[in-house]
Amino acid sequence: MLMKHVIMNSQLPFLCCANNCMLLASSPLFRRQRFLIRSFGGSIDHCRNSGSGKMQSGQVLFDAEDIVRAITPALDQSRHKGQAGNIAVIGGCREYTGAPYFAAISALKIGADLSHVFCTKDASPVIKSYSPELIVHPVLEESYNVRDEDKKIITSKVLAEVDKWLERFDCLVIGPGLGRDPFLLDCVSEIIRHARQSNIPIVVDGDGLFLVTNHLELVRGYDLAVLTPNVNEYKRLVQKVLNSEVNDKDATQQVLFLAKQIGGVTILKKGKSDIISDGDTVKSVSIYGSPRRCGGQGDILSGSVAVFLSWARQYIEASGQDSILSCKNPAVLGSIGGSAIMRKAASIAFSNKKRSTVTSDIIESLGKSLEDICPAGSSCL
Ligand SMILES: NC(=O)C1=CN([C@@H]2O[C@H](COP(=O)(O)OP(=O)(O)OC[C@H]3O[C@@H](n4cnc5c(N)ncnc54)[C@H](O)[C@@H]3O)[C@@H](O)[C@H]2O)[C@@H](O)CC1
Ligand SMILES: Nc1ncnc2c1ncn2[C@@H]1O[C@H](COP(=O)(O)OP(=O)(O)OP(=O)(O)O)[C@@H](O)[C@H]1O
Ligand SMILES: [Mg+2]
Repeated sequence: MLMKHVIMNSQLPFLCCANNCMLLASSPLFRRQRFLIRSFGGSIDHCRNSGSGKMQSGQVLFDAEDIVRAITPALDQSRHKGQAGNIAVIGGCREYTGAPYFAAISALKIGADLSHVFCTKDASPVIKSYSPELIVHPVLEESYNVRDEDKKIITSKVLAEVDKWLERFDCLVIGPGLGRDPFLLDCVSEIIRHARQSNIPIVVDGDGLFLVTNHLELVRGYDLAVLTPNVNEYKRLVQKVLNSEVNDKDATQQVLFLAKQIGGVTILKKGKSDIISDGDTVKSVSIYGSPRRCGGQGDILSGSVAVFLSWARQYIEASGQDSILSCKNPAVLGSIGGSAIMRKAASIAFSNKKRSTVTSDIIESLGKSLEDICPAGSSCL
């Protein structure tokens, strides 16, 4: 049976894992682990009131790994396929087939039950051939393949295909390897509108960010949206929304303000530390990652955030007022979890492969990354 999470006063007397392990905060092992995490840049969680920069009284500080432990579901024989997550990636075109694959396979490797890819017809056989694990839908179309007079009918066909599946998804990842074809992006705008209507969370990355930066109304005010910009994508977003330049000196305040300006979407600004804000709180994950900057790591992150967002949503629904986490926003919790697991996996892969580390090595390390924090073997079977 799953342990109840208990919090007394503003201290952290117990850490209760989803897998029933209970560690006394005072145990030397636990203190040592925390020390190691922090001395490697562990995670600094700033829970702030907007603007004030002060901690709210009675707030409990958790580090990223505590959050992962809290929201990761126990492996339980009573559960059925789909309960641990059904994720869909909208991306993949003539140029890019790696990015949607990386995002979708990462979701599975972390623990989602099902992972779909909705891509263009050209990209589909390629992505299918990478992995039999993925469910690949060749439904998107690019302009070069569509006559002007057919655009309306093709758009409604694409939407009908996606709508058939939409309600089953726990989260959509929009953008890895999507490309920037205007007709394709118009269809994806409609997919975002439909997802919003159905309250399905979205993680927007890569070319999805190109789309929403130019059409902010697609995500404005949607608190189940996470935007995961890299340096360039963030710069474009800041220029568009704040009409200013990136402020590296007070990066946390700028991310906070940016998220607020977009109506409380969650922003995960990727970098040396990942900065996460929903316009209300700011958190920073700086678990030691990898010095290798090979392409595709952001795609892993987007798949990872999608899974943890789904798990955080389930956790919050199930625990209600009993939640041990002071933060109740699944988009923020999912971003923290996704970032922590990705960075830890990058660090594991780098320690094995050094300079030859590539994205596939990091994907292979996702299992160990989560296992080190939340062992599957000790869950209630
Ligand atoms: N194997 C694949 O199929 C991959 C496809 N990708 C896709 O490629 C498309 C474009 O994404 P990009 O990330 O290239 O777009 P960006 O607009 O972020 O990058 C464009 C340019 O900026 C440079 N850049 C990137 N990060 C930087 C940094 N931290 N500081 C300074 N310059 C930086 C890059 O070298 C590149 O020349 C997206 O759809 C993305 O998902 C990438 O995810 C990488 C892997
Ligand atoms: N300087 C850094 N040190 C450590 N980790 C980093 C650094 N920069 C980025 N990361 C981590 O790498 C991951 C990907 O970030 P990155 O900025 O490379 O994304 P991206 O450019 O979108 O990647 P992609 O090539 O998949 O499009 C994030 O989880 C981020 O935390
Ligand atoms: Mg990217």
